[in-house]
Amino acid sequence: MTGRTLYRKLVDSHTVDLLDEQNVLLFCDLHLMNEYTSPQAFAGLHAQGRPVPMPGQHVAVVSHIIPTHAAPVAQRVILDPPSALQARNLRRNCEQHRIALFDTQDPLQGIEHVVAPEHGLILPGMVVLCGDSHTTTYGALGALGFGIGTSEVEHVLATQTLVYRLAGDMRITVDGRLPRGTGAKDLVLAIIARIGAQGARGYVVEFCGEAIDALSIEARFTLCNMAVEAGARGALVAPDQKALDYVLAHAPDLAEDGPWREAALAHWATLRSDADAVFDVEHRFDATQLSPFVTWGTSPDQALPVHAAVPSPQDFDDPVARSSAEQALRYTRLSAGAPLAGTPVQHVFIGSCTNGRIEDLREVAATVGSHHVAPGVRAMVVPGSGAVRAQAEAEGIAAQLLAAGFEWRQPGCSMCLAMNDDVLADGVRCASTTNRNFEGRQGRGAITHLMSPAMAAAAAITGRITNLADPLQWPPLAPQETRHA
Ligand SMILES: CC(C)[C@H](C(=O)O)[C@@H](O)C(=O)O
Ligand code: SF4
Repeated sequence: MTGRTLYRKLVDSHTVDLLDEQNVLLFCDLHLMNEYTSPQAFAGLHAQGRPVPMPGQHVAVVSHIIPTHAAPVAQRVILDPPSALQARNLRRNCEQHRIALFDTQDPLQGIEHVVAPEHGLILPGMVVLCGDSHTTTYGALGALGFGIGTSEVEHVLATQTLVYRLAGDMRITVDGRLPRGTGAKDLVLAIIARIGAQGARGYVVEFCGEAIDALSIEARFTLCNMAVEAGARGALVAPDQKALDYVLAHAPDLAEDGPWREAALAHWATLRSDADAVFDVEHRFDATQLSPFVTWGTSPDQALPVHAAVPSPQDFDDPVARSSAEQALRYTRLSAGAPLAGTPVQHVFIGSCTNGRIEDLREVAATVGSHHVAPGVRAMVVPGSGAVRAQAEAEGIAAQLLAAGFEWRQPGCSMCLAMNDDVLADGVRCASTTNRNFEGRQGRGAITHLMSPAMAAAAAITGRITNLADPLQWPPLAPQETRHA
């Protein structure tokens, strides 16, 4: 028998029943819910009078519709009636079925994918499901996470299982170390730009190689979070000592020595692809050649190094890519051949389940230093969770960013998808640390440029997309200074 991939090990250990060659009944260790994709699932359950047999394996978080104004969460009220109804429904459903909920006014509330690992809910080897595509995030801890549809949410609530079609195995090896000034966001944008927005469709991607080993767990969250933007059905990094340290620091039950902990550690040590495991598809990247990346279009794969020029549709041989580039440039109002760096922005958004964690905010603070947000720019920081917010306040990051002219908000999805009242106006261009730059994502007609926290911070200071490695662009000059090239 040939060796198994980590992905296959995770599937095998959760297979309750083999349905046919392609489908298994998969056990779900943890099901996360939000207010947006759960209401119909509960309605379906109630219509059939079915209970939730394992309520302890489900956790709900109000994430998407929550207002993120600066006022304390204890005073937080959802004014939009349909959104308020969604939050009320979630509360009622959770109470009825005894499901834990991070509610609207909970100081630990935030984005589901930021909140769950913080509380030690994600452990290596788990299968984690959620009615949300960015559930791939948990691969950073060696857990198989992926998004499910509303009817599947109902199935998981009722049976704790999912009818699951098997994915293929893809391995992406990233050799070498990331150059200074680049990080997981640049890497994942570069990977998606190379393999395409559908490049991993049908596959679970295992990331490995020297560059991945060197990433922190929070950086791995960023990487696995965005794997879904290449179409991946899951993303994994084999858990190493860093992952174990993270989990032991966050999971209170495991903090003390004991047989449970010993058994868990012994199991986690087996969570790696066997040396002779065969992958259906392999990609290799050289980290040492990476530059800071930024998107120019309306799909996450329309991204280039920040020192590049806006492409021309003629650059694309494939007719589909050419016409989507044409459409994208019309929407983003960029001219082919113009340098990407220097493009003026009116808004900066720092947050989301991709880049709303404490390390991201530290990166922002380090970039901002003693500089100030450029006149005419509105810059918002929305921490990924209440815990991230409190930590950033304790470290002085909040005070520094407030003094620099940033808005310091309460946690939530906010302007990542503009489902609350954080919506951009038509034509406003935004430097954003989020994961999707689709048309209208941050507001009708609003233009999104995806980038790292450091680059978004620099854009806030200069009012332009900025190449931090170019001494003519960064650091910014004080008004009385002149620059000699
Ligand atoms: C609202 C939810 C279903 C959606 C997702 O699945 O990802 C959202 O979180 C997003 O980022 O677009
Ligand atoms: S932060 Fe953005 S990507 Fe993440 S769950 Fe919320 S809306 Fe989706």
